[in-house]
Amino acid sequence: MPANESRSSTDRTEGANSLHDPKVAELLAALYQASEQDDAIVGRALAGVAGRAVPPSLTESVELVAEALLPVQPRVGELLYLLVRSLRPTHVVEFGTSFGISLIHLAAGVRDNGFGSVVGSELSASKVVQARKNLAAVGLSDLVEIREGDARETLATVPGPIDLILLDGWKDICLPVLELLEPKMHPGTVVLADNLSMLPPEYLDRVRTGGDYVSVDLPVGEGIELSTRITVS
Ligand SMILES: C[S@@+](CC[C@H](N)C(=O)[O-])C[C@H]1O[C@@H](n2cnc3c(N)ncnc32)[C@H](O)[C@@H]1O
Repeated sequence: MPANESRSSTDRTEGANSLHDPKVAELLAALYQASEQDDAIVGRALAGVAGRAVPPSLTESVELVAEALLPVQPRVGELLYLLVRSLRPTHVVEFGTSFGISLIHLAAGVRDNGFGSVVGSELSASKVVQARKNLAAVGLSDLVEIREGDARETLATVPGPIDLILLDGWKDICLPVLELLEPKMHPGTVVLADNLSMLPPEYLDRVRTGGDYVSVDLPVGEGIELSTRITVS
């Protein structure tokens, strides 16, 4: 049998890894360099609201840090790419796109698989503009749709069945977004939630107990919870 006979004819290029494309690597390096200002931006935002009797609304909290990229750590980005290459998803969904760093990793995997698409979501209008610009700069726009607004609304109509989900928006909203997407999951849908220590106990209860998911914490980046759906909604 010819060496490539058992492989999918949709593979774009055998051995392709778009993360190694100089354009992609340079953009990611520049974005990660820009994210070095994040601590200062978040610090100023927190100082500005300290002592207020009423906490900022969701929209205000997003706008206060609209200049901060807050990206997944590089190793988490690589894990996202790895998962796309191994799971070969048709439908990928992301909660919390920011400037598009995680979305670039997901879309790069989809590009190299030769099929599939990604829906991102972002509440900050200025971040949506930046993310679209960044995806366009590396030629990945055609694989990605970024929905602007509150993900609890914008992701209600994503196409399914969903194969892979990244939850990386504000952590108190991860459980509502997970539940919103559950009807479109199938046994085997993989859910990755970033920033383990910030995830609310209710989220971890949902994926760790009750029998609908198999779930483990992984020491990648700042810690992630990696879950797989094992029941049908
Ligand atoms: C940690 S950042 C995401 C980083 C991104 N995944 C990356 O790796 O580049 C979280 C993002 O979620 C967005 N966000 C927070 N709440 C949201 C909501 N309800 N709907 C949509 N986006 C939201 C914030 O504006 C912020 O840009």
